[in-house]
Amino acid sequence: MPRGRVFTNSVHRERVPVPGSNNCVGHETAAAVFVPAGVRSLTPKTSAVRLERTVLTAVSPDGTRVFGKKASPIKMKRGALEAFFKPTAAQAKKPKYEASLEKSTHAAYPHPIPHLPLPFKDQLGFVPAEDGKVLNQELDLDLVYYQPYIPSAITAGLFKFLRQELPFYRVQYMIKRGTFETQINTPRYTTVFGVDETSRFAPDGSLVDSKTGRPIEHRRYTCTPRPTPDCLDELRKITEGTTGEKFNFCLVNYYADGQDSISYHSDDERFLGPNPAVASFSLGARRDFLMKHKPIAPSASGPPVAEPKALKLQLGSGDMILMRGTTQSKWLHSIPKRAGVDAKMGRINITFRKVLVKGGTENYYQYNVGSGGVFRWNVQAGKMVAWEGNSSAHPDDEGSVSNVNGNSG
Ligand SMILES: O=C(O)CCC(=O)C(=O)O
Ligand SMILES: [Fe+2]
Repeated sequence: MPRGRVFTNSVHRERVPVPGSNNCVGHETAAAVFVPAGVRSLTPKTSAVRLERTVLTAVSPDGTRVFGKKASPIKMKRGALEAFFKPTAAQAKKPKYEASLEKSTHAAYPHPIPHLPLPFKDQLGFVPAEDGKVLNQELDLDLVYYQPYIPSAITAGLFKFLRQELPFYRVQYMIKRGTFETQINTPRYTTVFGVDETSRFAPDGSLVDSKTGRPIEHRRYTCTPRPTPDCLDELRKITEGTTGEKFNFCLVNYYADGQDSISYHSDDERFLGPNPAVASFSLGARRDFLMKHKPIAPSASGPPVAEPKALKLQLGSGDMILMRGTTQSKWLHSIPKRAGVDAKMGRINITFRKVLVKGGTENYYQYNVGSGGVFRWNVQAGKMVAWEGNSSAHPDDEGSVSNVNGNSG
């Protein structure tokens, strides 16, 4: 019998109702008391709730699931089981993932985008890999920190998969500084998918009005919104389930090395509504995520309020932070440039957000896709290269000024 062929290690997941899904009270009404799945609070009052239970199973050739150790129908010598599941030399040489043959397609995608490889999908059944810690000890801060959220077995593969399969852009745009127009070169690669609450994608990829279900009028958008490809939509749905939040936009940043960055900003545009929740994933190189409170204006009536101390989270591959409450309206965050050992490694950041109105859709496409060419990861070159047929792409970001998804320069 060839080793590792007869039994496959697979996961079985018992589901219980997840807040925010159809079988439960909507998160709008339950928001005040909802605790995301697997959240551990640092403040004693908040209780921890684990909403999902995972059970490891082995599947025998006839398809029978074998639950847990005791139920095992096979007897093996000590160590044999581990050897059994160890990849053979031939298997070990295989790439970390095999791209799925199924792909997401859309008229506004420059190329089809493969679905997640099945082993990655299976592993996403185990999220969050660690309970989230609530960081709310500082004034106006409300953040859940999952360290990590994505199981470590797939973080490297998922990073490579997304870097290789997504279309990226290096957006340039002009801003007015006084009477001068300045060109801004976004100091990182970006891409975006989704549409605001006023519209939704029909199964054929066309846009229909959310309320009437009828095709939208031609002039609703000057940009061309595109649906979130299946590979990112899987993660979006799972994130909604564990956080109780709803998301309709996915923004992706690729920091090629330590020179790529995002300057201090907050994601509190009006089109996100008050107290927006933003779920933010890290894959690849560890980078510092700096946070500082916005300046506090002295009040004429009350005593002076001390500014809370700045924070530094060293975000590792697979980590997720859920920023919520007043975090965006009162705090700023950034990923500064860095030198050193890790500085040559790339990092992917994925954020999920909920955009309420069409102005948000226009803004996100303008500043994360723009009007330049597509970049794709080139395995031979080991870097992003302008994708065939795109002559307007420009790899230079030297001396650029950071932008904030375009909203605060
Ligand atoms: O890369 C990160 O972790 C942060 C990205 C970010 O703040 C943004 O895209 O708004
Ligand atoms: Fe941000």
